[in-house]
Amino acid sequence: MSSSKSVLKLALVQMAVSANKSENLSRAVRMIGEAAQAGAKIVTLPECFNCPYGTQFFREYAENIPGNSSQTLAAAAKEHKIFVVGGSIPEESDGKVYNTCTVFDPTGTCIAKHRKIHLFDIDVPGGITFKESDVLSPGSDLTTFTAENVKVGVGICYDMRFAELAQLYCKRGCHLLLYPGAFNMTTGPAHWELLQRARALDNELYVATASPARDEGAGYVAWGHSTAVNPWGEPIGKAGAGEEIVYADIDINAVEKMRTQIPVMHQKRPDLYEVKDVSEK
Ligand SMILES: NC(=O)CC(=O)C(=O)O
Repeated sequence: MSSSKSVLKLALVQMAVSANKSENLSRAVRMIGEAAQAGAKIVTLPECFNCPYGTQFFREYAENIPGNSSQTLAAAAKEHKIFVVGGSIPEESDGKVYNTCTVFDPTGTCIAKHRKIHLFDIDVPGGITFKESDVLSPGSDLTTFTAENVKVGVGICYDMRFAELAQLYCKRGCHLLLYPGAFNMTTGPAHWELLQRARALDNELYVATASPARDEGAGYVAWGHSTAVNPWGEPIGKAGAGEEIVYADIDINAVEKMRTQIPVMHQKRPDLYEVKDVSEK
């Protein structure tokens, strides 16, 4: 790995998730430690890392933030002096349940919280039917944070399908988009990598995903294949289906280089079309 200050090592933890919440938390803490030992400065967990992915589970596993799961991640971030992007957990707040990602800095402070904006409501006959909105409420905020000199935009899984969200993160100066996610055996092979490469190339930045490991016995079978893609649109790290940690170097110089060489950012035609940032405060 380059010793340049512009390079940050990212780890994508593709962990097995069971019905046992405390086992999931212990596993997450152990794998965060392993990634930190390997030199990672940002460690990302999967969507629903403490709970099986399914509408029948979200209410039962839901917690307040701060709560046991988020405090466990805060302690891990502080112990290893790294950024932890806490995949997601079902969050309970004011009687509603959200699919929420918390982000901790190397002091263990929660510096960002992203509630999944676009709920996964789909019906593919012969493939998959899922309706998160039966139980979950959507978030309404874009979420960014800065890790050393890398600006990161956060989305959760289905959020990745919305090109406009990624464009707004790009407009806000992000170098990396992180999407904890759990695609499935229908949409995973078809769309998972394609979407990451599309978001990366359109916006000339890094895109990375962290999925749960595949469990063929689960009600919802995750595709796995946690991936990192560079600004050129090339996968630079990719898991298989099982439990593993994927590493990728995030180099903001590579983002700048791509944007200089192919300067689409400056060649847009706002006189003809524009993605407006209506939510910036
Ligand atoms: N699980 C999701 O939120 C999204 C997904 O699986 C898909 O878009 O496909």
